[in-house]
Order: sequence, then C-alpha cells, then structure tokens
Amino acid sequence: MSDAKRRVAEAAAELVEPGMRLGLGTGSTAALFIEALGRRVADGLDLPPAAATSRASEDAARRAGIAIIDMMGPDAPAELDLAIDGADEADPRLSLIKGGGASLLREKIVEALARRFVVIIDESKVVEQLGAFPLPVEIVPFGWASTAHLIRSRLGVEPQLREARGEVLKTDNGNFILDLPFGTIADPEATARTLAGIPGVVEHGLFIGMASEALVSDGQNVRRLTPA
Ligand SMILES: O=C[C@H](O)[C@H](O)[C@H](O)COP(=O)(O)O
Repeated sequence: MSDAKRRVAEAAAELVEPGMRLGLGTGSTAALFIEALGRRVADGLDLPPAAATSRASEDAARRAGIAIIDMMGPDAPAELDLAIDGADEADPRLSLIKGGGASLLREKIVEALARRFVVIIDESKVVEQLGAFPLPVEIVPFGWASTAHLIRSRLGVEPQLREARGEVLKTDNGNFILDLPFGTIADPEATARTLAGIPGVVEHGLFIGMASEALVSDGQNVRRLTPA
C-alpha cells in the first residue's frame, strides 16, 4: 500500500496554497505528505510556520525545510486553514479511529483548530463500521490499571496496555496508551462519551465530526470522499 500512501500524500500536498496555516499529521502517510510539501517549499511555496502533531512530525518537517510553531508557547494558534493527517479507520460519515502511532492527543488538539481537515488513507482503511482496529486511548500513568478496570466495566472490552520494544510505551506527553479491541463499535458517539467521562482518560482516538473530506487511494487512482 506504499504506492497508495504516496499518491494521497502527493495529492494532499497539491491542496496547499501560499500563506496557508497548516496542521501536519503523524504516521507513515503523513510523513510522505510532509516530504511532498517540503519539495513544494523548496520550489518556492511560501508558508507561515506549521503546527506539528508529534515530535516525529516536527523533526520530519524541519528536515523537509518546513518551519514549525512552538506549540508549547503562547503563540500556539487559535485557528488553522488546513490540517492533513492519516487515520487507522474511516467510516462512511468520516468518523475516524486514530492513534495507531500514539499521537492522537496532539493530533486532536491541532486538527480541532483546522477549518478544513483532510484525511489521507489507502483503501484498506475505509470500513463500514469502526472497531476492527483496536481503539487507542491515552491515559495518565497514575492509576493506569484502575482506569483500565473502569473502561472494562463500563464498555465491556479488555484494554491492552501498549508496549514498544519490551517496555510500556510513553507518548510525547508522558502518558500511556490503552488499546481497546472492540471488533465493532456500534455507537461511536456513545463510546466517545463514555470514555470522556472516565477519570484518567486524557483523550481517545475517535475523531467524530472532524474530517471535512478524505483522499483515498488504491495505489492507482485517488478518489475524494465527503461525509455521508
Ligand atoms: O497516532 C497516529 C496517527 O493517528 C496516524 O495518523 C495513524 O495511525 C495512521 O498512520 P499511518 O499513516 O502510518 O497508517
């Protein structure tokens, strides 16, 4: 699917116009978008500093010659023109599961600022119902097992603490990730509300009502999807 990722990344880079305030996503597809955007910047596209959604994307943007906003400082923006990011699943309403790369919190903060949020995905990510991809949830480390118990009892799913290289994974924000293997999420809004009401949950990877459109590729063509 790397041809598909490259095609949507390049199509997304063509959406960028001079002066646009951008949000830069995270993950393998977003990384290809950042590279493609960097080539346009090298060719003279003039952009104000962009908001990156992870340390990895900040580094990728700097390598590509794209200036970055200090999102820890007082100049973090109130609005962006366009955010571009990948996703793990998208349903016909363009409700998304995100966070496979553990960056869902910064992604949600940045993408909520965007007047237009374009999702770039390959065909394998388009689903009728969300949930085959385990739903990532960012939680604070304090009491993480208690938070997992509450999630289990309120949602009937067995949370898995995410590890990487044999250690508990820490996000860019110093938090942990629980992955929730629902199989199917019958009511994403209700699931999102339940998770938001559990102490210790910082944010979940359901992005509902945020995406304006998706660019989807099978490796040959790119089609545009809007929320059903
Ligand atoms: O935390 C990571 C993000 O939500 C990614 O955008 C998502 O996991 C998709 O990544 P990829 O483009 O590598 O499949």
